[in-house]
Amino acid sequence: MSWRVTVPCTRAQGEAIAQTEDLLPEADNSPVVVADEPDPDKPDDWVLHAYFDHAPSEAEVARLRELGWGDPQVEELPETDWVTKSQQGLSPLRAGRFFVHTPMHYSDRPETTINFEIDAGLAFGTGQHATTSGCLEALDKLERRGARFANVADIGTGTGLLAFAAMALWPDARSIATDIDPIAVDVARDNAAINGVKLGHGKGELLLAVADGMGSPMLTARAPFDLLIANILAGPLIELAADFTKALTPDGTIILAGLLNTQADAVAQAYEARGLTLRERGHGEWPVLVLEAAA
Ligand SMILES: C[S@@+](CC[C@H](N)C(=O)[O-])C[C@H]1O[C@@H](n2cnc3c(N)ncnc32)[C@H](O)[C@@H]1O
Repeated sequence: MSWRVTVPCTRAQGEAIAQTEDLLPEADNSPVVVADEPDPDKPDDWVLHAYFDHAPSEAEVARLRELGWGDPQVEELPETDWVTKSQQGLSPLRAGRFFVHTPMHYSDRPETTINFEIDAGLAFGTGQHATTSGCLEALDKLERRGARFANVADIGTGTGLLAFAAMALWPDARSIATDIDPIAVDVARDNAAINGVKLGHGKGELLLAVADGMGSPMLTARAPFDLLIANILAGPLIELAADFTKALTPDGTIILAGLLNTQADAVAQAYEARGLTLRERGHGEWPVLVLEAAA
């Protein structure tokens, strides 16, 4: 669940907001604050949007009011926000060696790529979002550098795409993909069937389960993982740092996404504090982090 607070501000206030790292340091879990120019014909009328993973307190709303000039508007964002995003721009996507397309573009599949047909349904992960494509690229890069994985977990799998991609690169691995949302797990199961991904417990097979973070006996039984992928959100990734780190082999790799550039340092630090080494930090608005347990 997430909340958005919108406050009108001037261009000068908006520019100052864009340059400040942590605008609400006293907040429980810092919101993501972005400043926008909603109408190019009114270049001085900006708004700031603060995205919270908890209902903002009166003090937090009051602090945001001080950053702009008007009354803050607080909204609870619909649960389906990920879905809306997942349905945007459904042209095929190329990331690393992967080509991801919807059923409409089956005939566009190149012969030289690893192809997946993804029907997002009500789940997130057509590859269109920078977090998903960034994770696909990170997987591709790891394999090209010679990384080998035998036990993979994809936490917050959405359509299942990242688990399928890892299975294509490391076909002998045992894999598990989980999501907190049972609908996403159903969608991932359908996509597994569409893409010929075998379900099961063995090598080259995928286990699907509903789970919140590492909170499933199926995950516990499978750990430790030598590759863990989680494209969730910065807040949960920080909260799950201890559980994820414990679930890694001593030389395990973890790919994290769903965090904004402004949140990347905080997420990386949560894992570095538990002994992981940051190997890669992507660029852009939604960077992907690759961390390793080995020093
Ligand atoms: C940004 S989507 C990523 C989907 C897919 N892995 C991809 O990269 O396109 C995040 C997914 O994580 C799931 N999720 C959010 N919090 C979770 C949690 N605590 N445990 C497991 N899954 C979670 C959501 O239901 C959603 O399907």
